[in-house]
Amino acid sequence: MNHQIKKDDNPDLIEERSKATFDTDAFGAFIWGGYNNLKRRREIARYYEDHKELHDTVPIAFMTREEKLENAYRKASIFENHIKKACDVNNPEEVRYFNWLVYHIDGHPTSVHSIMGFPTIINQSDKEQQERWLQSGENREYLATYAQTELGTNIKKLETTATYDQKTEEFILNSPTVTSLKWWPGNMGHSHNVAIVMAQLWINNKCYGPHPFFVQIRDPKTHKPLPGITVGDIGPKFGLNTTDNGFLKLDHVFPNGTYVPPVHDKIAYSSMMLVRAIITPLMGENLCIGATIAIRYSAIRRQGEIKPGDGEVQILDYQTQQHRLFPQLARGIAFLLAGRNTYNFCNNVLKDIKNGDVSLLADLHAILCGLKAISSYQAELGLEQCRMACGGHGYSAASGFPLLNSNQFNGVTVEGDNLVLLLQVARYLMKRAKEIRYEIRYGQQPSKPNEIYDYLFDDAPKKCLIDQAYVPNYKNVLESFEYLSKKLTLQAYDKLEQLKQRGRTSEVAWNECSVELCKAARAHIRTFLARTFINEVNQVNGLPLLTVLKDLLQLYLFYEVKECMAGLMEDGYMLGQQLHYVKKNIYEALSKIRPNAVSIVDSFDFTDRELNSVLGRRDGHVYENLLKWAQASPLNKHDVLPFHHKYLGRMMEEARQKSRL
Ligand SMILES: CCCCCCCC/C=C\CCC/C=C/C(=O)SCCNC(=O)CCNC(=O)[C@H](O)C(C)(C)COP(=O)(O)OP(=O)(O)OC[C@H]1O[C@@H](n2cnc3c(N)ncnc32)[C@H](O)[C@@H]1OP(=O)(O)O
Ligand SMILES: Cc1cc2nc3c(=O)[nH]c(=O)nc-3n(C[C@H](O)[C@H](O)[C@H](O)COP(=O)(O)OP(=O)(O)OC[C@H]3O[C@@H](n4cnc5c(N)ncnc54)[C@H](O)[C@@H]3O)c2cc1C
Repeated sequence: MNHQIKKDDNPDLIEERSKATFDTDAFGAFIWGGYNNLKRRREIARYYEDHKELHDTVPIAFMTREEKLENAYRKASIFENHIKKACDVNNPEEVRYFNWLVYHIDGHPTSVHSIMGFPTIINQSDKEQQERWLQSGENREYLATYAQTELGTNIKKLETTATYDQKTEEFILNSPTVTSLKWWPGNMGHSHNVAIVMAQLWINNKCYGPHPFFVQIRDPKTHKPLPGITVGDIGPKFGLNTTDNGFLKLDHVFPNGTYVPPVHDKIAYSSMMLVRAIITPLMGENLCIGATIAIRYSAIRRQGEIKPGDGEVQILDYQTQQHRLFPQLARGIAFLLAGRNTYNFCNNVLKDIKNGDVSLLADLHAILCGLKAISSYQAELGLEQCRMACGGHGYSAASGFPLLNSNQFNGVTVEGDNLVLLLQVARYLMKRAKEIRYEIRYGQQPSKPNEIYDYLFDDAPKKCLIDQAYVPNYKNVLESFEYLSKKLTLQAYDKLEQLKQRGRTSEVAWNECSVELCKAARAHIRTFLARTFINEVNQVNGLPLLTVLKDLLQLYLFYEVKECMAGLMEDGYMLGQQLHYVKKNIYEALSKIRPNAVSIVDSFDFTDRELNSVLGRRDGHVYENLLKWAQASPLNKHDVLPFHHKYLGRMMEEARQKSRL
């Protein structure tokens, strides 16, 4: 049953919704982690709808950059009063959702304090520092940005220095070169007044590597930059234009403090882990939003005929449209599920670290790097498919895609460039490969079993078992991913070793294998995503929901097999006939999903505010609202633009006069 049917909606959507074979609330509860979470989302969305002061005054597509910032500043100033009423402030998901409703996707002036600056203070300060900065940070008496990236970002090679002065017992922070300027930190340009600055720590002429420093960059009262600080906004960007990403030059600035060594030398990197953990489910959500817009629009848009004379069809009936859109839906769900799992894993490990236990840090780091890289890349490609699926209207800001996709672009770069992060996964895999080769040669056990990479140690001979069974066997597909991942991991490892034996240094050999290392990393993450999706679906009770989820899972798994078929076929593991079964499974899944497609996207329960799209409106009344949207454009305030006569009008008048001569 689709709970979103309303009698005044677009008739095509009513018809689609009436065909649902499952309960959309049960699906929504599966996606958002239970019925209570779904209910709370609705209550929070209601609260947002009822409080007009939290809304944008005009669509942000019509605002200048200054107007965008002022609008967001205005909302930030009343946000605290509302969030306590709307949410359980101890529930990060509720807080995230309320933030998302209020500020939407283009950033806002308190974001980096919330997701990076303040969490760094919580996780990386000692008791004395916490007493001083925790409550005040929580109250937003100050706002802290996270200033790590310089005009170059290899963290180990950061150029900003923090030199300990024994006499004054102070650290001197300095930007010694033009490339040491901090560049990009969010909200640093104008909004925040404190920066967590990552700088190379020098004590007694010895460098202790990058460490975070709490630096007041603006006067708490006047908000003017403090002496020695040059700070500003880096200018307009592809997206996130409501965020003032900044530059910062430090000229012998003196924050005070003492040096306490961390329990692990990578603790200083833990703030990045937290954001990487947030990014994966966010990529899933963005992709599901794009799919919702494109699928709803494809259900109301009629173009062309399939059976001549039968009238124009809904474009969602074209197999090509389904093949373009439904895999995005399935991938979006896969990212949401894997993201939720690893977010919980991340919080548990961060708690362990606080208690001095860093045993799971490397496992967590690798999986977060890989998921962030794969989800952001595939979401970017997928959103572009969703945009293209909407034809010309997809190119209009009214579709929501220009804002959604341009903000999505940052996903592949922020919190570490994707390829750099895939190489971190590969580094982890190479350690496992070394254990495998070592174990085989010397009969030793791997260092510690772990369900994320146990399959790499499974030595049983492998045969591809994908067949044409009516009910697809997901385990067989998962085994194919495991096979490919292990093969690519060992191939990369063996090549690395051979190159080293031929005299290459480790670093040069690594570079010469890096394309193959990234392939191994992708295969490992594909395996993780598939396993998580299968595990989650296996826990579902209730046949109607289970059936539709299995349709999506079938599409997800076989689509991913098709994506990596070259690797599976090159050594004869998968045969041509099996590829035929793979394609058959994909086409079957598309037609099983088709009648439920609108109800599946309805189940996400996105509000029109979240979709921010005339094409994706829940009620399907697209065309009349496209006209209203266009008429609200600032250009249409005047029948004749104020500068018309000065330029074009004069040009035409002069041309007319000339032709009269
Ligand atoms: C309200 C909610 C809204 C949510 C909105 C979220 C959406 C986001 C949108 C906008 C906000 C954007 C905010 C963006 C912020 C930033 O971008 S901050 C800057 C981020 N910068 C980076 O990520 C830089 C990437 N580079 C690195 O991380 C490192 O340079 C490196 C690539 C990891 C290499 O590290 P290093 O230089 O130290 O190199 P190695 O010596 O090779 O060390 C590798 C070993 O270190 C281990 N390691 C590395 N990182 C970590 C870690 N984080 N934790 C634990 N361990 C780590 C690694 O495993 C190696 O270990 P080994 O030696 O044992 O193999
Ligand atoms: C919207 C946005 C918000 C941001 N917010 C913040 C913030 O709040 N705080 C902050 O500190 N930073 C922030 N950043 C900076 C961000 O973290 C960096 O841009 C990112 O880590 C990539 O670093 P880079 O730009 O120096 O790229 P580079 O490291 O110069 O990478 C450029 C290219 O070189 C390749 N490359 C680099 N190193 C290697 C390698 N070892 N092996 C193979 N290839 C390599 C990369 O794959 C990439 O293709 C933000 C960036 C953006 C776009």
